[in-house]
Parts: sequence; structure tokens; C-alpha cells
Amino acid sequence: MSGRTTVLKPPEGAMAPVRHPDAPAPGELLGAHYDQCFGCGEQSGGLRLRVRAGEGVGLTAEFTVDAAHQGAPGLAHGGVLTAALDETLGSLNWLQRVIAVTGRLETDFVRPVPVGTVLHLEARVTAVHGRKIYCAATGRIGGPEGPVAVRAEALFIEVRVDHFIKNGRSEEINAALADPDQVKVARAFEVNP
Ligand SMILES: CCCCCCCCCCCC(=O)SCCNC(=O)CCNC(=O)[C@H](O)C(C)(C)COP(=O)(O)OP(=O)(O)OC[C@H]1O[C@@H](n2cnc3c(N)ncnc32)[C@H](O)[C@@H]1OP(=O)(O)O
Repeated sequence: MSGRTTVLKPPEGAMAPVRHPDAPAPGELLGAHYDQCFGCGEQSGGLRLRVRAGEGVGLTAEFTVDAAHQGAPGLAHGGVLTAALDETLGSLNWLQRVIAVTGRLETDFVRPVPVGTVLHLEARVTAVHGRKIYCAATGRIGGPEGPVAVRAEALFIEVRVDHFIKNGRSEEINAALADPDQVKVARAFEVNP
């Protein structure tokens, strides 16, 4: 008995995920999808996650835990670790060229993660059913083959770009849309360029 909710189990009829033909090559850095993103942007206190495309609909990422990420003294905050998992899982959508947001995310905290640690993340989409994208991630410490410190399963829901335009604050939406770099505009909203 895993204790996980059944909504994270792909239903009968779910399909294998499909990597978009223009997805970045395995090993390629994805870069920040939006420079103000807490997960992959450059602002202080953010996670500054570095994400690389993997094989299939999978990827790897690195997150270096610094002093701004503490919960208990010298240890990473659990919510911050969950944010790193969420960002890593969210990046999978760029490999499929779909726009999707996290509907549900369940995290297991297996080992404490000290400040100064590099968390080696690996994520993949496991199945797709209509608008629902099922995915899973692990975070290891001590190296990419080290022990698992955190793991997550999640359900992302595909949305249209209006989701952001309707719900986001207009200052940021308008600034992002005004960027002359159309690929950056596309990635900020995870739209197929
Ligand atoms: C480097 C580049 C990449 C870029 C990388 C980008 C990284 C971004 C950061 C990581 C991602 C985020 O954090 S995104 C931000 C956090 N998430 C959010 O803000 C989402 C807030 N929630 C919502 O807006 C909404 O609840 C939605 C869009 C998720 C769902 O609303 P909806 O569109 O009306 O859809 P709805 O009919 O309710 O649901 C559709 C189907 O999904 C199921 N469903 C919906 N929500 C849930 C749920 N929580 N748990 C279980 N199941 C759910 C429903 O049962 C239904 O199943 P069935 O009846 O069809 O079977």
C-alpha cells in the first residue's frame, strides 16, 4: 500500500506520451522558460534550476540548495524541494509542446537534504489521457546515481493559453507578450512557437 491517491494512477485507455519532433535534443539545456520564474529564472532566492532534455519524454535537472532554501537549520525546506520537483515536472511539457499546469502533486520526502547539496532530478511522463498528463520524478543526492531523497508523482492538466491571459496579473502578462523574441514569448506561456 503506497498511500498515494488513486487519481495519480493513469486510467484504462491512457496512452504513451509523444515527444514532439522539435523537442530539444537529449543533453540540451532547456534554459529558463520565463526569466521571472521562481523555479528556473535567475532572481535571488529562486531555485535557478538547470534542466536538460533527456530521451523520450524525459529530462534531468540540477538544483543547488542554498541558505535561502532552508527550513530547519542547515536543511532544505520541504516546500522548496516540492517546488523543484514541480518545476522539473512542468518542464516536461516543453518536450511535448503542450501547455499544462499542475493539478495535483504528491511528494515523498525520503532523506533530509542539507544546504550545499546538489539535488539531481530526473522526470518523465508516464501516460497521457485526454487533457491529463501523468508524470513522476525523483531527486537524488550525492550524484545522479546517489540515494533518492525526494520523489513525486503528479497530474498536469492541459490548458489553453487563455488560462494565463485570463488569470495572470496584466502587468506581467503584457510585458511577457511584448518581448520581441517570439520563442521567449512561446516558452513563457509554453505555447508551440
Ligand atoms: C522549459 C519549458 C517548460 C516550462 C516549465 C514550466 C514550469 C511551470 C511550473 C510548474 C507548473 C506549475 O506550478 S503550474 C501552477 C500551479 N497550478 C495551478 O495554478 C493550477 C490551478 N488550477 C486550475 O487552474 C484548474 O483547477 C485546472 C486548470 C488544473 C483544472 O481546471 P479545468 O480546466 O476546469 O479542468 P477540470 O474539468 O476541472 O479537470 C479536467 C480533468 O482533470 C481532473 N483534475 C483536475 N484537477 C485535478 C486535481 N487536482 N486532482 C485530480 N484530478 C484533477 C478532473 O477530474 C478532470 O478529469 P476528467 O473528468 O477529464 O477525467
